[in-house]
Amino acid sequence: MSTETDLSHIPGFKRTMETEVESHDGREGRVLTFIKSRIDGEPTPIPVKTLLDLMDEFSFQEDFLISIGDHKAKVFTDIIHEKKPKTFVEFGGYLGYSALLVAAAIKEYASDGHIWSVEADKDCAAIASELITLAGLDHMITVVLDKTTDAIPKLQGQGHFKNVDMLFLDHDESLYKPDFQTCLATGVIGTGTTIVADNVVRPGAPEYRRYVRELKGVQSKGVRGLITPGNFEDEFEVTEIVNADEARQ
Ligand SMILES: C[S@@+](CC[C@H](N)C(=O)[O-])C[C@H]1O[C@@H](n2cnc3c(N)ncnc32)[C@H](O)[C@@H]1O
Repeated sequence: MSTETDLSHIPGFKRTMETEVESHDGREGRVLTFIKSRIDGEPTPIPVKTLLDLMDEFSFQEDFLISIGDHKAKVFTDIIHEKKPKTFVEFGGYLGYSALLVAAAIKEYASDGHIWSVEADKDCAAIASELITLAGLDHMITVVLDKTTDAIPKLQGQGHFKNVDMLFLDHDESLYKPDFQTCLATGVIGTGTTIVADNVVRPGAPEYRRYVRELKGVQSKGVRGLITPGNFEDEFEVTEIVNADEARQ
């Protein structure tokens, strides 16, 4: 990311700008150590808000995290409250930030809601699982350690992914379009599904955005959300499938 913003007050982000490495370099293990040191002695389950606040604090003070962060979390929570999904699938789980956020929001209106969080990196998946256990949400969130291309047919074959209420794309922008197309063709998503794609402006997913905006049978729009820390402009692309048969033609 290039920016003119003064980053001196955000040590975590400044470091990431200097090294140009933003994840998968050992910081993920340090987040877990940081969180554990701060909740030491606290009774479990640990409130989701406490865990997310600690991840945000780490991202601000220590090392930037590629989780959705606090501003997008508020925007995303509003989307969840509006759409009220019960079955939620995310591609790109990282450390469980978005999965925990969504689980806490769904719990408010559906005791039988479920989140499937697909994550390709084993260390990230293990840390996410540990945080989910600390939050007492194992019954609501299943972390799937796999690449999306392998996970989609596997879970669809097991009957878990069928016309899901919401799909969150937050893995590799170059896979947004092919993974969307596979999900549409196989019935993982269908009429009534909302697809939320992160980072469509920064780093950007122009091909995906053009594709969903031109597709028949869907309605799609950008929703502003800032990358924090740093307050960099970005958007979610929020896409509703109104008529899956039309979209499949
Ligand atoms: C931006 S992070 C996800 C952040 C997470 N949704 C959150 O807000 O807490 C992207 C994650 O996608 C994972 N990833 C990248 N390519 C993937 C793939 N093909 N299948 C599954 N996960 C993938 C990366 O390992 C990384 O943890």
